[in-house]
Formats: sequence, structure tokens, C-alpha cells
Amino acid sequence: MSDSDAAGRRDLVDPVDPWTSEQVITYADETTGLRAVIAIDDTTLGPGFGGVRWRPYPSTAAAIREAQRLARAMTFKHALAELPYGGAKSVIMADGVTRDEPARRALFEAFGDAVARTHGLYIPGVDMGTTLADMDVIRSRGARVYCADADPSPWTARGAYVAMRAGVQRAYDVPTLAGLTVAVQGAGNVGGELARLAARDGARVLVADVDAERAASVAAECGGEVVDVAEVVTCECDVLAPSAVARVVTMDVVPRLRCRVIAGAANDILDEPSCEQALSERGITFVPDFVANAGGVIHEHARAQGWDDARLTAAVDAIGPRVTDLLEQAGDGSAVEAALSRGRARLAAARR
Ligand SMILES: NC(=O)c1ccc[n+]([C@@H]2O[C@H](COP(=O)([O-])OP(=O)(O)OC[C@H]3O[C@@H](n4cnc5c(N)ncnc54)[C@H](O)[C@@H]3O)[C@@H](O)[C@H]2O)c1
Repeated sequence: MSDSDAAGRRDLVDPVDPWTSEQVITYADETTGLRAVIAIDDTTLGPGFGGVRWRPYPSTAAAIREAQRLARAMTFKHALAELPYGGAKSVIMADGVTRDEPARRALFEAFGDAVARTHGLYIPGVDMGTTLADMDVIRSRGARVYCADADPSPWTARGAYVAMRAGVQRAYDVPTLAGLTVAVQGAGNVGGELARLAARDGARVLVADVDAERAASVAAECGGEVVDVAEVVTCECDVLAPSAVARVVTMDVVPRLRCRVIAGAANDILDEPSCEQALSERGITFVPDFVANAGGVIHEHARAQGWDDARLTAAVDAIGPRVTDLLEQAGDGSAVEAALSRGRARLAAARR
């Protein structure tokens, strides 16, 4: 691994040096109580596109760090997906503000003003804690917004599904999921659809969700079974598909895993880079999350460009062969590093 590979890889999971983002904008609005951070990581490939996250943060520094780290991941997600966008992300820390109307609308109007001031350099979309309706409010302030009229989740699920198949092909040398057991953590918008796609492909599906009703309903639809949220990550299965929260694969968890492939839709599946090496030593194939879960951003681009469904489907399905290539290129080494070096090469070529 070269020094620059190591640096790029650390950037995806560790606090980013505050001076490495092209811009970090902090924005405060006294009337609504809004405190927001917009991190624009890199606009080499185009305007910075990335979601708006609204969740509590222990400190301003933590909020800035998260915005920068997620923005960096978006730079690589777009570079790998061959999209004409840079990486960006924003976070809202408005802990005292009610999430109900009309305060919510006022908050997103104020945030929309902040986004509009970037003059299109930052394009927001939905992320944890924000909705399509919030995006509409941001747009009403003259800001360019993606994701305001359609849910990207089914396309994210489709991309994660073809990525999963590529991982399975590598690990088991079979072209489909037929007869394999796929454990899905998180039966939400993406995980639920991923479970359905896996079941349709002939997999036996195990589903876990902190929302027991949701897990039961998705399991019933798939003819699958519910597993306990505390056990899903280490349950006996062929494929583990983390599709809920970040950093579920820790160094403590790796020795207890009973899967051969990890391929899911969640961002930041690995707790630290060394987890990938530990997985490899245990013969577990890891499909890089920022490659597998790009279906949603491809969908946003397709809608903005007026692509028809056939073109969009082809672009999302291209995630499968991309994962196959990366896994082949990585051999016994790191697929995450293979993906990062490919992303860096695309950025370098665009800068020339
Ligand atoms: N929606 C997209 O298009 C998209 C795109 C890229 C990445 N992702 C990532 O995919 C993941 C799922 O996104 P989503 O849109 O389906 O979210 P969602 O909120 O619709 O679903 C998440 C589900 O996970 C469940 N959950 C939360 N904590 C859990 C836990 N500890 N164990 C089991 N279940 C738990 C929730 O109850 C919920 O049902 C997230 O990590 C998100 O960042 C989503």
C-alpha cells in the first residue's frame, strides 16, 4: 500500500483534517435556532452533492468532523460511480428545535437560504433525519436540490443487490443467490427492498430490525424469518447485509462472524480499516459499501438528466461488474483500497 493509499483510506473512516475540505461553511440563524455545517470536500468532478443529516451531536467539533468525513466519502462514491459530482454533506444541529410544523418548515427555510448562498456548489438530498418534504422547503428558497420528488431507496437496494451477487460470485463461484442464506440488518426503505430482491433470487432471508413489526412484515413478504437484532450480525448465514447503522463490523465482531460475504447498503460498515484485513484472513469477502450503495445517487443524477428507466437500470446494474472488477483487482488484498485508488485516479485525470 502506498502512503497516499493509506492516507486516502484513513480519510474515509477517521476524522478528516479540517484543512482538507475545499470549504466548510457554518451557518447560524437566531430566529429558528438553526446551527448547520455544510462541508464541500472536493468539486473536481462537479458540484458537491450529498445529503442533509439531522441528528444530535455532542459538540460543534463532532458535527463539523462528521460533515467532513461524510463529504469525503461522497467524493469517492461519485468518482467510483462515474458521476459528474463532487463530494459534500451537511449536518444540522438544532437539538432544542421541535421536529414538528411549523418550526420545522421555518428551520428548513433558513437552511435553504444557507444552501442558496453556495450558488449551486452544494446540492443537498435526503439523509438521516430529513425528508423529501424538507428538500422541497429548501428548494423553495431558490436552492438547487436533488431528491425532492422521488425516493432513491429502491435504486440503492438494487445496486446493493447486484453488488451482493458479485460478492457471492467471488466467494462461492455461483451467479445467483439461490439456496444461500442472506441476513439483512435493517428492514427499512433499502433493507426491506434488498431482502425482497434476495428472496426473489432464491435466497433464504433472515431479517432483523429494532422495529419488530417492520422486521416481521418484511420477513413475511419474503417467506423468511426474523432474527434478533442482537444476533443478526453474527448469525449463521452466507451473506450479511448491514443496511441500518454504521460501523457494525468491529475488530471484536470479526472473529465471531459466520458469513462468507459482507455486502450491504449501510454507509461505513467497517469500524476501522484494519477490519478488512481481519475479514480477509477469515476468508470473508467484503464489498466496499461506498461502491455497493451508489444506486441512490445514480438515481438522483438520472432523474436530473431526464434518463429513462432503461438507462437508469443499466447504470445501477453496472455496479455489479464494477464490484467484480474491484474484487479481482484486489485479489487477496483490500477491495476498499482498490476502490479508493480507482477514485483517486479519476480525480487526478479530471484535474489534468
Ligand atoms: N436510502 C438510500 O437511498 C440510501 C443510500 C445510501 C446509503 N443508505 C444507507 O442505508 C442504510 C439504510 O437506509 P434506509 O434509507 O433504509 O433507512 P431507513 O430509516 O428507512 O431504515 C433503517 C432501518 O434500520 C432499523 N434499525 C435502526 N437501527 C437498527 C439496529 N441497530 N439494528 C437493526 N435495525 C436497525 C430502523 O428501525 C429502520 O427500519 C443507512 O445506513 C443509510 O445511510 C441509504
